[in-house]
Amino acid sequence: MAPPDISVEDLTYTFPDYSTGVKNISLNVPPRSRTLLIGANGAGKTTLLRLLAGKRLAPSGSIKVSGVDPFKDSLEGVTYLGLEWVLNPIVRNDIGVNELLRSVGGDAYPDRRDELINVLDIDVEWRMHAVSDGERRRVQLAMGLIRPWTVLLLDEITVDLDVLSRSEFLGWLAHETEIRECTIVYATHILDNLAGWPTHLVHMHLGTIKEWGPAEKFLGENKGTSTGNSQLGELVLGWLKADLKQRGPRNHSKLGTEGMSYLVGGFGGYGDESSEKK
Ligand SMILES: Nc1ncnc2c1ncn2[C@@H]1O[C@H](COP(=O)(O)OP(=O)(O)OP(=O)(O)O)[C@@H](O)[C@H]1O
Repeated sequence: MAPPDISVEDLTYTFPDYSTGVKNISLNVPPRSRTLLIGANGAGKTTLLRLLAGKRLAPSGSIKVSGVDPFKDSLEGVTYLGLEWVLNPIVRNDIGVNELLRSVGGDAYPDRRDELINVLDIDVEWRMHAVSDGERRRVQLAMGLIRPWTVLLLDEITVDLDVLSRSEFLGWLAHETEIRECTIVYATHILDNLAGWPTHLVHMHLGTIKEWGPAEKFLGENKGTSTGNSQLGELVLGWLKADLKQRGPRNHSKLGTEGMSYLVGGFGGYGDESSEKK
């Protein structure tokens, strides 16, 4: 089987209403890497992930996932978990966890099923109409990940998880790339507990890739006294501030520009000493 890499060559995608989704994107995601897609709202992360998943038609030859065109050829081993998957109404029915996991092939992969139940701290006695949002999300994650994917495309799907569950889950994903030939691309705004997780970073802005490469290229080995977590947060906050400045204010004719200064100036946040993990 071809190694689970992704190559994108001068990819441009325009929506049917002629607005630009992504523009002149080139990118190589190596096998066994864990790539974070970083960018402000509207930067093009979901559009790129959907193109990689073959859910939108990219110009012929511009994308290869494990050596094949994701739209034309069947994508064996590629799992895409995004909003439409999250909104699937079946997980709100009066149905049990075991039935749900069985419906997605859980019995064919009993070891992975049990591992995911354990990592995601799922109670198999739950009825899905009577669980919390985060509990429901954990079951959904188990459902989506039971089949052993080789390329996993994640569009922020951990928002409802509590800090510990998310940390355990991210650890499990990293472990997967260490023990078998698989690759992960993850678009997220939540940078907590991600120190050391990404092997590669991709910075998107207005449908383009501004920069990408191995995480250490951006984070350095040991910068000042920052912990890994705040280092990633500071880096991303810096990127997004610069992007906003470059883009300029919206609707300036209606609002004036003075109201934007607090946005590019910032409140401190990740850059603030006090926000660092001690
Ligand atoms: N169906 C669509 N038709 C037209 N334009 C769209 C469509 N979907 C997205 N866009 C536009 O494409 C751009 C990129 O959107 P996309 O959803 O990829 O951003 P994103 O980086 O995933 O943002 P977020 O962080 O908010 O999820 C946005 O400007 C958006 O308005």
